[in-house]
Amino acid sequence: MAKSIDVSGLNIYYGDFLAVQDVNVTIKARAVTALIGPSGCGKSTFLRTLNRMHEVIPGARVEGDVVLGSDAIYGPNVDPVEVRRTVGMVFQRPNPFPTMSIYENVLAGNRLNNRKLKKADADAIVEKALSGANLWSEVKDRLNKPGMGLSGGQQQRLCIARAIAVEPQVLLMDEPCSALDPISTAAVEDLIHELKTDYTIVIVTHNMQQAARVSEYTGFFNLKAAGQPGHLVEFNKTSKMFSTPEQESTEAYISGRFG
Ligand SMILES: Nc1ncnc2c1ncn2[C@@H]1O[C@H](COP(=O)(O)OP(=O)(O)OP(=O)(O)O)[C@@H](O)[C@H]1O
Repeated sequence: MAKSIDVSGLNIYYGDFLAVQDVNVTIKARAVTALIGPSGCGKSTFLRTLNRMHEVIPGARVEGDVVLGSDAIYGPNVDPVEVRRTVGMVFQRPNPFPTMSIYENVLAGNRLNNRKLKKADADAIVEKALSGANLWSEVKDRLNKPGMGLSGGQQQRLCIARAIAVEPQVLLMDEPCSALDPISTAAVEDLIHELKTDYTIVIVTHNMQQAARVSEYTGFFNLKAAGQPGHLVEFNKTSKMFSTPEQESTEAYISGRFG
């Protein structure tokens, strides 16, 4: 079931460096939230704190709270591996496992969780995930061929299929279309549109038109000055952000006056 995410008082560090300061925001369930802002303002860093991927970097840590539904993901006794299963992630470059078939790529996460998956169950998961990722009809006759043999856009949809095969509650996407051509981008955007009925989706994008097309909510991150931490300047409905933003710097960024 899709869940909302409540972030409060979140400070994000790399060692002593405070990269992002004091984020307070509620990300709605079953909606697409876009994160925009100039390079280096901490969008990807913030995204990675939502599934505890940030802390895999040595010295990286957070202060503050991230609550998924009613569960504090940084609470004591929380298993980060379980958090990452619940909150899936898709990266900038499609990254299918190079030695695996399309079929095995989809199942990679499920195999980690359950080594003794029955063939019929595995088949059903693969078909459902690939159908959910709008890829089934294109690959159903070559499931045992390498995932790397697909086009870039198909590979990215395969990665989305792999992410949804474990039935997460949230999908994080870090510039998922930046390595794709316009047609593949449109296919992935259509998919994002469909997935939001089942998932909470947070997408980092540099493409303002994309943010406007795919999201219901938008957060604008910025730096006060070079070397200062990034912060969330404004969070609002996308329609408002792109028509009548509350902050001057949001307006300046959206209208292309900086960044
Ligand atoms: N592994 C790391 N170690 C140390 N500092 C890092 C690391 N990754 C990012 N940073 C720093 O954290 C800050 C935020 O970087 P981040 O990549 O989150 O920004 P971004 O808004 O996603 O940028 P871009 O749009 O260019 O991808 C930057 O100052 C960056 O140099």
